[in-house]
Amino acid sequence: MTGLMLDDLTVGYRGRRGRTVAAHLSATAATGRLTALIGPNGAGKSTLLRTVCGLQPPLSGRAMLSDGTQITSLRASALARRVAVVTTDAVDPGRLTAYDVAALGRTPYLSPSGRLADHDRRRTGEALEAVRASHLADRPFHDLSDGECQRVLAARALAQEPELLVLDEPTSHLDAPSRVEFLDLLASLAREQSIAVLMSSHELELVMRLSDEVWLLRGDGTMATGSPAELAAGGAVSSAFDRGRLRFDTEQFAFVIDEDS
Ligand SMILES: Nc1ncnc2c1ncn2[C@@H]1O[C@H](COP(=O)(O)OP(=O)(O)OP(=O)(O)O)[C@@H](O)[C@H]1O
Repeated sequence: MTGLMLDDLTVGYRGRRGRTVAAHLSATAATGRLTALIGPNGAGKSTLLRTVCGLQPPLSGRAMLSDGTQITSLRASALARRVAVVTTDAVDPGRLTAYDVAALGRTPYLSPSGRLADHDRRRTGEALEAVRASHLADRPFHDLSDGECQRVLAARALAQEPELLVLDEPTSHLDAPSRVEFLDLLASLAREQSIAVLMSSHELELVMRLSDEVWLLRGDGTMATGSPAELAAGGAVSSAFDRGRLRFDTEQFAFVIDEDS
């Protein structure tokens, strides 16, 4: 039940403008749990997520799935059956309905005809139900609100039946109640569907309240990991985010501005 395991993983860019972004990372994003990747701007969250999704190669070390398979060793079709990715990139749905978009998640399983079988339709319906979006199925995707779109994109990812779901800043376009709702949904999906969910976020306060585990990438290329309470108590959150009078209160799990003394 490991989920995703980083083993001495170093991520970054090769070539003339190449650089190491984060080095010697070892951590686990467990199956059934919501792991949040946080860190200041430029710390390397997107670089790390792209590496664990197999979209860019590691500089060294390994990112592995539960059975020890290295993500970089998987061919595209096998990767799509095991790892699903939700990014903030704009989706151009054309005239697709929400159902059609969710059904795209079945692509790695389709026969060369590309037609959905009964089983694929059932899995798509279940995925929409899991993200509480069944009622949106017939609506044109481009008519949906940002929160509804995000749920449908999560359904598309679930329809892939992945063991690892990776989301890059999934709450960035959502209003405050939808952010809470979506993170809560991700935590439930991780448990109910037995998948490892790893998401990056700038929503420090929400993450500290709603995630099971936190990976905190520091600006110096190192990473602290643990439960929200452990990271807060150990001072890792404060040392990464406190600035001047702005301070992360480790009891309230919220930023506060200290009064001038
Ligand atoms: N293609 C690239 N080639 C070289 N360096 C890059 C490339 N893309 C990003 N970087 C650098 O890698 C570092 C980490 O960037 P990354 O986007 O992973 O950080 P981040 O934590 O996701 O940032 P943010 O919170 O601002 O989204 C930055 O210094 C960035 O300039």
